[in-house]
Amino acid sequence: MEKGSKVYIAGHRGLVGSAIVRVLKEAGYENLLLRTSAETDLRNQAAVDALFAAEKPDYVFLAAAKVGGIYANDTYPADFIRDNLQIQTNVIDAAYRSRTKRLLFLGSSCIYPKPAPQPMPESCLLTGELEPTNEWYAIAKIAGIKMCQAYQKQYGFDAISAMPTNLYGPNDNFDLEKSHVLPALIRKFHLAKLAMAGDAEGIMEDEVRYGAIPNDVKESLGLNSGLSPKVILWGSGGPYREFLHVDDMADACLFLMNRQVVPNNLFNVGTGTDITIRAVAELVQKIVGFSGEVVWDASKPDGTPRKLMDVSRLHDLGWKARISLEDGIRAAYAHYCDQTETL
Ligand SMILES: NC(=O)C1=CN([C@@H]2O[C@H](COP(=O)(O)OP(=O)(O)OC[C@H]3O[C@@H](n4cnc5c(N)ncnc54)[C@H](OP(=O)(O)O)[C@@H]3O)[C@@H](O)[C@H]2O)C=CC1
Ligand SMILES: C[C@H]1O[C@H](OP(=O)(O)OP(=O)(O)OC[C@H]2O[C@@H](n3cnc4c(=O)[nH]c(N)nc43)[C@H](O)[C@@H]2O)[C@@H](O)[C@@H](O)C1=O
Repeated sequence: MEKGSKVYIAGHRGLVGSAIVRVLKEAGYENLLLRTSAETDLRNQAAVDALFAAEKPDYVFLAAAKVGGIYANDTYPADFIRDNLQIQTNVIDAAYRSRTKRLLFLGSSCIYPKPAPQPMPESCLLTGELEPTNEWYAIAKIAGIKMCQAYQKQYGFDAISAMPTNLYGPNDNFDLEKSHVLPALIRKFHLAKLAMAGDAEGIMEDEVRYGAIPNDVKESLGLNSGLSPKVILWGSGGPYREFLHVDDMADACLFLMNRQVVPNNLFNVGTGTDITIRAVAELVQKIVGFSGEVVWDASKPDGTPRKLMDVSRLHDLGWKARISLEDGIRAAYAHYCDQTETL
């Protein structure tokens, strides 16, 4: 990408989009096209066509999507499949028609079959059954990859796809029903620490900044009963997950946008190492500094037992993740606390 190119970051206020904006600005890209969902609802084909016809961006990072953790995916399957199919179909097609030079589509590691070999290479796409808690979202993401490949095959459109593993970092979603596990761990342990210290004002500030605390979490914190606070986590703690700091993800996106990638157009993005949910919970608990009880709620789903990415394709091109899990969580927690202190 030339420094003066017009670069559209779809989803620029989200976890990934905001990190891409930071990385682009640091690298000297200033001609950025940014639109909120209120300004341009990407599910609306006419609005997307109008935006592309007027702006004709040279490059597109497609980081706008309907996103959520295991509970949201399992509870709102129609919303996840519909919104994602609409957003990606509209944006990929409009980008092709307005002669965008390259588009990077973001998928997810959940596109791979539940029984995939570990680590999972890009070649295991469409070789088996999907994990039921997120198959609707996964099907939309698979359609996005295939749409990029089809537009490349039929029209020669340079559309490539990156499949991130589980991400975390600044501007994450901390809604305790809809979030992914890492932001949930940070918030649950932080609230429990405040409850243990009797810091009612801190809990109120947190609620103002990060949204209402669900009743079951309030109960576990003993806010009304005076009982000692407990952190309730979901499932067995046994599944493995691979976590990548979003600054590394954004760095990988810029790397892919600027590399000659032919003949491949699908790239796993991760660290290549994973950890059990129980172990990552212990790590977050240590970093936040909560010394009370942790309870595992077996009525909640575990999801897929393991989804470790094979990242050799990206390593072979010359990119590797740099931020360790412990450093990344420390930074994410510091950012989380800064956001409430500025209230
Ligand atoms: N977070 C994770 O752990 C992972 C994320 N990914 C993928 O990375 C990408 C980015 O995810 P992430 O940053 O976490 O998501 P976020 O939920 O943090 O952000 C999503 C962004 O999409 C925008 N958006 C949603 N719906 C619309 C719409 N109808 N019209 C316009 N914009 C819309 C939102 O815009 P606004 O703020 O203006 O409303 C928001 O900025 C997604 O493709 C996701 O599937 C993949 C694997 C893991
Ligand atoms: C990135 C990926 O993210 C989603 O898949 P997921 O990895 O299963 O999602 P998750 O981060 O929400 O959970 C990971 C694990 O953690 C456990 N867990 C414990 N306690 C909490 C908890 O408090 N909250 C949450 N959310 N999970 C918890 C939880 O039970 C599960 O075992 C996809 O739907 C899809 O969006 C996708 O592509």
